[in-house]
Amino acid sequence: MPIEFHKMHGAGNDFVVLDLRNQPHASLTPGLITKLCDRHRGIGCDQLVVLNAARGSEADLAVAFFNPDGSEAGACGNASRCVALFESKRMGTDRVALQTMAGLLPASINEDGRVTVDMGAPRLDWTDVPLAHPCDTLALDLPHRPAACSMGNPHATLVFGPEGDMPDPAALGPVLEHHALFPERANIGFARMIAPDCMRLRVWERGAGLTLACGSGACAAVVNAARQGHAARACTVEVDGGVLDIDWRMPDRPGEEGHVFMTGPATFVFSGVFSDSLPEDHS
Ligand SMILES: N[C@@H](CCC[C@H](N)C(=O)O)C(=O)O
Repeated sequence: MPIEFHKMHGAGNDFVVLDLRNQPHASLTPGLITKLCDRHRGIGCDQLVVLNAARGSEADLAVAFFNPDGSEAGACGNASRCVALFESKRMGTDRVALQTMAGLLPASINEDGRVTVDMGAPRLDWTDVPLAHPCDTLALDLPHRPAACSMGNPHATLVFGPEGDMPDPAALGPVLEHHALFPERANIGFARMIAPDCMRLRVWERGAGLTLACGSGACAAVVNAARQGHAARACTVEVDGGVLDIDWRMPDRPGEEGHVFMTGPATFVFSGVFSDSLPEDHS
């Protein structure tokens, strides 16, 4: 069965978007997901993004995110902006509500073309990240004492000052991604503070490796660096593929966490069609 796809990216974090609302029976196995994400033997992307009809009336559509290793992720910030842009163009509206595993994410298209997504409240308890055993998520017992939180997916962030050596994310990232402290693995951020309201960030993504940008990673990095006293709650995050503005708002009620708003670019690249039975790989 031919399936239409749309290639999009957000700050260089690239996606193959499949709108399956008219093809609810199309079956996506982890093997097919891995093939489609392959940059040499498939279309090539950091995440495969699947759109389905929303359950209930609160959201405009349901969105699922898959890594190139076939695993499903609860959240993907950059893809959320891309899907909001995709749906806003389709419907001729500038507000879209996404139903995701991380909850209902309201998004809006700004006058400058950038997209803002309310990524919800970070979850800071060790059970929510999740971690393997009780510990303070503010400073994990790991190299460089990262802080951890969940933005709907698990993140740990190593925060460094403006000067000095930093470990290579491509070397330490995979070791920490698979550390026994993270039973569901984790996305590992390496943040260099330039100023309290500006950081440089690289993220070793669970199931994907180093990408040019990680939206949920940028949200988590600002939350984690702010909790450790290194960053302001509103912080510009420079990633390899662009710039994301993160604003961790103050909570509406005492005892709650404020929501994290992420603003950044979303770009349509091209569309195409593939057959759901891609050729067998004999290499
Ligand atoms: N690129 C993403 C995050 C994608 C999912 C992540 N690799 C995971 O497994 O949690 C983003 O922009 O947030």
